[in-house]
Amino acid sequence: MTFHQPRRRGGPKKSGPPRGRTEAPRRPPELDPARVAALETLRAVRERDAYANLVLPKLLRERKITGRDAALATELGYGTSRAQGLLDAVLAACADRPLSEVDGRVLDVLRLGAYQLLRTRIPAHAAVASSVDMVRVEAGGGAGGFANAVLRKVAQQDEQAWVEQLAPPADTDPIGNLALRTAHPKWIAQSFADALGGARAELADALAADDARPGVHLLARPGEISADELAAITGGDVAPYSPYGVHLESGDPGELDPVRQHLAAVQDEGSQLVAVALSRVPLTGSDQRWLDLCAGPGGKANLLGSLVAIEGGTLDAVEQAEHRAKLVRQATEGLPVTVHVGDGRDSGLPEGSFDRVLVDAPCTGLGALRRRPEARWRRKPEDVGGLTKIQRELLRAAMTLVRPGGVVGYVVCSPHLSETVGIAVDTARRSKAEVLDAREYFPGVPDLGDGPYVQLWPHRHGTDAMFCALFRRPEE
Ligand SMILES: C[S@@+](CC[C@H](N)C(=O)[O-])C[C@H]1O[C@@H](n2cnc3c(N)ncnc32)[C@H](O)[C@@H]1O
Repeated sequence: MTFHQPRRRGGPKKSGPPRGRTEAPRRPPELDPARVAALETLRAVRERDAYANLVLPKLLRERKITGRDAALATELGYGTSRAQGLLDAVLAACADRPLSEVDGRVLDVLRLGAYQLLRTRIPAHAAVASSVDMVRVEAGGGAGGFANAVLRKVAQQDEQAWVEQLAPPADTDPIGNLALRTAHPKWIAQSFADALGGARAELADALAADDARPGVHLLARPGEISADELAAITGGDVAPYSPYGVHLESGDPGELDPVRQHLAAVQDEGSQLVAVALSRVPLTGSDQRWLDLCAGPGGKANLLGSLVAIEGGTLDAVEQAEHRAKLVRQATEGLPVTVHVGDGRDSGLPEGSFDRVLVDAPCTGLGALRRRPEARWRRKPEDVGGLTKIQRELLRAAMTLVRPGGVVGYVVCSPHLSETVGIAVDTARRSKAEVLDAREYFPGVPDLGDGPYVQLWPHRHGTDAMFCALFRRPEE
């Protein structure tokens, strides 16, 4: 059974509200469309490895869920996904069996219920009763009784008290403590700490920024519309750092006329900044052939293609996955961009022939966790090794494709040192490339550290945590 058409049952609710919290409702609340959409999102993420930020908006559109209901579904669906590790720790403390023995469909509801109890102002009785109803519809009365018992225990204290009870002690395990507090896996909190160099207060800010709802960032396509014009049309604000950026508080950017007309696109300001930095490095000699070696789905190819078009040049864009190459073609329509489907490590493109090369390598994506609710629980530390191998190989290929005197930008959306400084230092050592001080090409952006690499951060810059290293191939 799905939750599309919830069964309604009459009669008084057998189980009362959590003691000491609120008044008893007369009858169980109906399964409202917002909670159902949030729950189905959780299930799609768990069962199909789906992406919450693709599933939920589609459900809302299909079911015509708008306004306050859409906001509630988004808060519950994304919030529960983000907080999963913390919620599971609390649920495990309240259940009479290991969570691994709980039916996945029931666990989804328990997580949704626990999220409402701990991280929203939804009254406890509504959170518990609606969850129990959902479990009964899905898994029967026995499971409903189990859910009721577990969630009543969850409701006995607030998030803060649960964290005090369950988190490792801050004095002996400060990272573990902070990780549970901010609902991050410890290895990710540790990787942030490593990248920040051990400043504990800043680590808390960095982890907290991952939970803040990100605004919408737009790219005003160079040569098509200015950031000022785009801001005026959309009611947004000109971005603080990117000359092509506009920020909106919220909303569906797909509904905006400039986006529909292909004058603007959705792109995080950090992504804009790293692409623009590559374009800003001065070159002697030709500057007509640019290359994007990992182009899908085409955000930076769109920006670089627009910039090189103004100079009368061209961009080659390589993407391994056919379906993502198609997205690059769509994103760069009308621009002097040639899309190649293939492996950037062995592209067959002529060596030593490109003036600027971008390697926006596949990575853990730990720098964009705020935009991908479930990603922090899906990613595993063992993913890093395989990714760094590909990153190193792609960057090595870029060093042969760029012409002598040309420039290569290495970019990842991650602050993990193995993917960032580790790759950059290793490449500099092996390739004899000149390492440029990337900070020079981020004018006006504060708090960029000691260089020569640039690491952007949500809590410092309001951008995704993009990393950028710039290299110049020596003249021969
Ligand atoms: C971080 S994303 C690039 C994002 C893109 N530059 C943008 O701004 O929209 C990395 C891309 O590299 C692609 N990729 C992975 N391995 C590759 C390889 N060996 N050669 C080329 N592309 C690869 C992935 O399919 C993915 O689309």
